[in-house]
Amino acid sequence: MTSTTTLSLEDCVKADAVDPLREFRREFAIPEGVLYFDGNSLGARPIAAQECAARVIGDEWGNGLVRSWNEAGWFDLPVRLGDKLAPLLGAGEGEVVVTDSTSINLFKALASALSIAAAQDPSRKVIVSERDNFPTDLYIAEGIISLLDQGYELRLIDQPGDLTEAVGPDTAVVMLSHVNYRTGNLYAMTEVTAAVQERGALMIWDLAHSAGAVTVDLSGADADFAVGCTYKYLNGGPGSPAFIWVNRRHQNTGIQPLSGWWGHARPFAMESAYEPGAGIRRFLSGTQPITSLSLVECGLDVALKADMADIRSKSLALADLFIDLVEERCAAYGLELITPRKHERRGSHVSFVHPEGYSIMKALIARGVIGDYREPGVLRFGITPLYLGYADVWNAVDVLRDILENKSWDRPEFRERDAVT
Ligand SMILES: Cc1ncc(COP(=O)(O)O)c(C=O)c1O
Ligand SMILES: Nc1ccccc1C(=O)C[C@H](N)C(=O)O
Repeated sequence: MTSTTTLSLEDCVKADAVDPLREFRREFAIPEGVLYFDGNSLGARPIAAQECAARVIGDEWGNGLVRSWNEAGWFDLPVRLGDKLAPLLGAGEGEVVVTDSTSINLFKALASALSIAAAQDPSRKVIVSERDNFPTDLYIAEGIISLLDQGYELRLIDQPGDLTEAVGPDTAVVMLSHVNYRTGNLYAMTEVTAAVQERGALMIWDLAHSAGAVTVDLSGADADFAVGCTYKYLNGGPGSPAFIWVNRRHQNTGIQPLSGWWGHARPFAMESAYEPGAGIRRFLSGTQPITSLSLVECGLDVALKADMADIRSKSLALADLFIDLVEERCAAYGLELITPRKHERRGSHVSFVHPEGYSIMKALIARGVIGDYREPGVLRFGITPLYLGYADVWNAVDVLRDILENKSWDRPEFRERDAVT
């Protein structure tokens, strides 16, 4: 699609007809009348998930009972799924486990990274991150700082461009979201990792908004740790277990403070003292939610059938189209784009600020265009190339234009705040 001329719905229908990913939509259950632009919060359900849930609950749990830990491969599932996910992260076998939540994995990664940094140079006491990072990342860092009580401090940058200046001889670890949850800013992983490591610090990436959405090359960047979730672009289901990647050079060196029995060298020896297992298994803590974990495989199987390069180029094209259409058709209504336009700086969602953003998003949702709202004033639209097309983007912007033109967002029911936005 060209991105400058006046765009019609017909152009979009034509683009959909030649889209190499068009068949993937059939793999997802999306209700009639819904235009789903929130796969960056909760991915759509793979059709296969229902059958998988029936198998896990009916056969594996119902018939297999406790035997399924061995016979259905439950015990090895975090590692097996980690190996399956690895190619989407540019990672190798034995480097990823699917387990716990992103917050918990970040706790493990940050604690481990700090222990490694302290062994190299105990005078490094600063953790660098950004003020605009997803709040849980900053809260987890605060928690570790107070738990360790060794004089660590958090240094927050206000702009991506301020990063290199903020990382110095006092820095132990840099912890950033690869794609920013609000703006969609994308860091250059390889360059940033190199700059951080040159300054003697370790690099942790949060890939919550990257995995399955943008091309990621953890091995190529030679990062230190990474975490992320499976419920967004990997379509694992609400609250599905997250992942942690640990560079092989760190797997057997740092402290993993959530030293539960699943990370023990011999879990079923039932020894009274903890002895960490070798390799990535050390980053497991305790028993996993097997039903939820099993469903992660359905999303992975779909994602692995697609070419990540096709996903990325369609994501950029759909987002370009979204931005162009909003600028062309909604110019009079005060939406301000806060997502970088440059492809190399943009993840897979598009965000606009508007003083009435909350009410506008609720009005959109009432019309079946589902995005979400983030403070302050941000309307956020996730771009998921496996189940969104060009005509969907056109139709969504058409509804947005109509809501803005008719001020139909201006109703008391659209002002009422829900617990989850
Ligand atoms: C960058 C980022 N990190 C972490 C999280 C959340 O982590 P958790 O799944 O532990 O709630 C999110 C979204 O919820 C996120 O966008
Ligand atoms: N886990 C959730 C539970 C409920 C509602 C939203 C979320 C999200 O994932 C939000 C997302 N991380 C965000 O970037 O805003």
